[in-house]
Amino acid sequence: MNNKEYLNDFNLQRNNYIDQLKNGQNNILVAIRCRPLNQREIERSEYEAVRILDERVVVLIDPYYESNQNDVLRKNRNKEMQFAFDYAFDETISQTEIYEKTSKFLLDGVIEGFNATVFAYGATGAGKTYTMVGNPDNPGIMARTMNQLYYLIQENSNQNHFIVRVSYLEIYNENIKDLLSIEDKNLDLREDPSQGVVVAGITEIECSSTQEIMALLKVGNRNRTKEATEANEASSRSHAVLQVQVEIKQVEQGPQEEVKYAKLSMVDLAGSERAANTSNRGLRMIEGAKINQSLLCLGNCIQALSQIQEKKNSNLFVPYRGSKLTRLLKDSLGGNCRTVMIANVSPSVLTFEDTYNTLNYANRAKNIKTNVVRNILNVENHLNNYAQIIQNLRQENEQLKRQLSDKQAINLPPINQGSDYEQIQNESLNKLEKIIQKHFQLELDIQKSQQDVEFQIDKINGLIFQSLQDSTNDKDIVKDRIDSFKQNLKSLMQQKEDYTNKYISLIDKRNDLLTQIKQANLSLSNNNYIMSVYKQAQVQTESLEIQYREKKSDNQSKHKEQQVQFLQQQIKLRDGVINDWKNIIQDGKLKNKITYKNLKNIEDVADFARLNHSTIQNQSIIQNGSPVNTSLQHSPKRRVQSQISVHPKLYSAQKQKIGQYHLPTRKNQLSIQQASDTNLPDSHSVHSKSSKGNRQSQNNSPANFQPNNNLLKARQQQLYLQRNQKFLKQQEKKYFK
Ligand SMILES: Nc1ncnc2c1ncn2[C@@H]1O[C@H](COP(=O)(O)OP(=O)(O)OP(=O)(O)O)[C@@H](O)[C@H]1O
Repeated sequence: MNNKEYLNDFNLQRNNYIDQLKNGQNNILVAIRCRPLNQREIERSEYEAVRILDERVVVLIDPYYESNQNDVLRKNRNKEMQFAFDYAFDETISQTEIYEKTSKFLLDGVIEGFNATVFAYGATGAGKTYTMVGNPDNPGIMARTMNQLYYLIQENSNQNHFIVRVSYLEIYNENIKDLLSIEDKNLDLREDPSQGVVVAGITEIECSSTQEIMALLKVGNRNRTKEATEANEASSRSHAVLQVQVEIKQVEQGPQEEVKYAKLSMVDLAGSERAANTSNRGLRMIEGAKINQSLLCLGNCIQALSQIQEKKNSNLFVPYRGSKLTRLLKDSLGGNCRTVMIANVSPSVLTFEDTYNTLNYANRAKNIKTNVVRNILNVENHLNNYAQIIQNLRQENEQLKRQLSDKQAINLPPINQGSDYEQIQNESLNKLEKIIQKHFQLELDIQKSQQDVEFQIDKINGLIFQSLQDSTNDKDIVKDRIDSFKQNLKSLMQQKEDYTNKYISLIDKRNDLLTQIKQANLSLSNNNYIMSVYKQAQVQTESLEIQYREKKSDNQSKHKEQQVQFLQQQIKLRDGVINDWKNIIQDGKLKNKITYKNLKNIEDVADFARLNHSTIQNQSIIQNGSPVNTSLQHSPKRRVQSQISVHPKLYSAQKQKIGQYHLPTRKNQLSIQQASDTNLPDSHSVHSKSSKGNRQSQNNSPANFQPNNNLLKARQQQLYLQRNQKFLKQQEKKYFK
């Protein structure tokens, strides 16, 4: 086959593959995009380590191949590495072309009700945002896709009605933020039986043109978390997700109305550069670890989904819960969804490692559709991999040690005879090895203590939550118990902060270690050996962190479920109370009559408000992870609005009601006495306002009155009736008209 025939054949295969994607037989298309060298790279005379051939093959040249022949971690690499993808684009590809080749075909499925996802992957500065968002002169995939969507909607408007709703959010450090809202709060994910995964409280905007979308993107991108990195002055440190919900209804509906929904997700992922990159320090490193965790989880989900598709076994586990990103995209990956991954790389020789990692990640995604016999790579396997890596590194260490001692035995002149170069080298090596081991042991110790404290905090939060629901014990006892928990919590929070600071400063010190190694001027083999010791220790620490995060996220989901159950009970109670209340008002209006039963209902309202107060306390403690002052006197309105789903008007009405519902007051009782001309029995004599006032007045609630004659009873009823009728009328006027 000559070159031209080969190319034609390949293009044919690719078109077939895209047809299969459209038919749902395959579900992922993987493309590579290599950007041009930028001005700074050209000025620094950096050369290109990436070559693209035939819009399909990527050749990566290892610039360190010669100098690192002995590096154990590069042992299995070649100088030139080749990867093949569905598409590989060099720097000459235009924004229009890349959109047309990779994403345009998805829209036909979307208006038929199929979900679709496009995401851009790659290290910082590789061109993800340029590919997805672009700029006003050269818009990226997001705007072009929306343009085509509106075009198709117009073309199909004779058969179908379409409603398009758009939301734009970012996931930063595992927190979800609405990019279209000025409120800076974290949002929660919920699974809705009819709508699938939804972000509670997200701004959804009905859009009808590309211009509107572009305006939204502009606003959203301004709100996105950005920092300068070495490679990109305005590096996006978060995953940005533009989600478009399309509702499709037939214009001419038959007896059974058919409504289809499709979700189109376009994701500009955060940079995949290595978390342990030596120039990443402190918080940036932790941020990087979070990004890597979610990208790893995304890879695992894609892989597991492909297994399900190929083995036709829907019972296989997909680790969606491993990160917010994958939870959000749960119904936008696999299933009836078509996925396009565009892996962006820089051609610069200096970003060789990141490019290599990106190509490997993309290659893994690509293998999904061809390699049927791969194992599912879930978190557990990932941890096993770590164990294997550590084991391999240990063996290599031993081997290197042996080589060194053999070499010394053969080459070293006796100490008293020859140069002391080798002796100095040995001493430095031993010293460095001890320093590295001591450093990482310290990291491990701090990590463990930090984890212990976090588990204790979770435990205490759970106990507070339980206590708040405790209705069997005396309120004062419960309050004392909660106060002591809060005290504990406060000191644990302080400990947690101290450990976090210590951990961050230790991570910073890793750079000092690397500088020390560099400055020791070790021979090549000694340097390799010590770097291998360093990497082994680092891998061990990171694996512990992943194990812990996994365990913690499990605990958290259990805890959240408990909370949800409790809040559901409350909502039920609230609905019951609102209903009763409406009935009371209705009764008052229609029959001009209030009964004891109704008055009992008002007590329910008061109980409910008290319960809410507990919940507010509970929510504040659980959500903030630290004790806060939650007394009702301290800005209740703001807290109620932000933390509980009770309508603020209803809440303040309830609060007002508790205030009014210490019946009977001294004044009321006196007037009852005057009205009845009869002395109340001793057991009901007037109470002075004391600290026990509230409890006493509860005992005096109307249901507990025992008047000694019918006349008194009738007059009391009459008075209650008048007063409550007035009150209920006010309420009715205020909230129900
Ligand atoms: N194909 C391209 N052609 C021309 N310029 C490009 C191309 N790709 C990226 N650039 C430029 O390179 C710079 C970095 O690109 P971009 O911000 O898209 O990177 P990124 O991968 O999103 O980085 P980060 O993860 O740090 O946000 C930008 O100035 C962008 O305009």
